[in-house]
Amino acid sequence: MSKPVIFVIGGPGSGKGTQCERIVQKYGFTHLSTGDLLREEVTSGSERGKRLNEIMQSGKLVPLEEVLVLLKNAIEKSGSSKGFLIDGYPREVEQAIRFEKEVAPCTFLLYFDVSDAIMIERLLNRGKTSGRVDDNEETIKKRLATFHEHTTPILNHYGSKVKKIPAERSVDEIFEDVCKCIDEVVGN
Ligand SMILES: Nc1ncnc2c1ncn2[C@@H]1O[C@H](COP(=O)(O)OP(=O)(O)O)[C@@H](O)[C@H]1O
Ligand SMILES: O=c1ccn([C@@H]2O[C@H](COP(=O)(O)OP(=O)(O)O)[C@@H](O)[C@H]2O)c(=O)[nH]1
Repeated sequence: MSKPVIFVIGGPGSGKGTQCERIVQKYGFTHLSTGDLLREEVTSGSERGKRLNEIMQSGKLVPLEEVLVLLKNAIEKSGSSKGFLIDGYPREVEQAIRFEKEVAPCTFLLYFDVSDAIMIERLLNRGKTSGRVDDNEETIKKRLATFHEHTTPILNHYGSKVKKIPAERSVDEIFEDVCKCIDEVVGN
């Protein structure tokens, strides 16, 4: 089959980045985190970066055109690849539709399912060292609200393409399930 394109979704702090790191180690896929791409733009200090930072601090979504351009550029730059992990994307159904139309079809989705209470606990903990403008109590609440508002429509849109993984377990236990999903589709 052609190279897998895996969307990795889940609430803030659900462990997307942590699991993607493990997947990269084992499968050698190219990992593109939309949040990281946006933060890189912020670090550049451009006017655009300042605007993005404000939106991220408010816990809302950056307009999809902006994210899509960053993703397209990153994919172009990555050269040949065994497959792609698109981490933290799509955040809304329209993002999914546009990506699939303009970039590549999605093979399947990994969805890390974690309760709000645990996500809050993890993010407050991460906030002690992450230096992220959005890992604070006020922004976390807004990010969770944004997440809940947009995720059910994404799950409905994709139906059985979504591999829902209970993710309040150890990193290793979760990763075992992740590998099963990938191996099933990629055929290892
Ligand atoms: N299975 C897990 N159990 C406990 N803590 C976890 C687990 N997975 C990730 N974490 C921690 O939770 C925080 C958020 O994880 P991260 O991978 O950054 O999430 P996301 O990319 O979804 O925002 C990090 O501090 C990470 O170390
Ligand atoms: O496709 C995206 C990805 C991220 N964001 C913004 O970037 C923030 C951080 O996202 P990231 O995926 O890095 O972190 P998470 O909230 O999942 O921990 C979000 O709250 C949004 O404001 C966005 O608008 N669109």
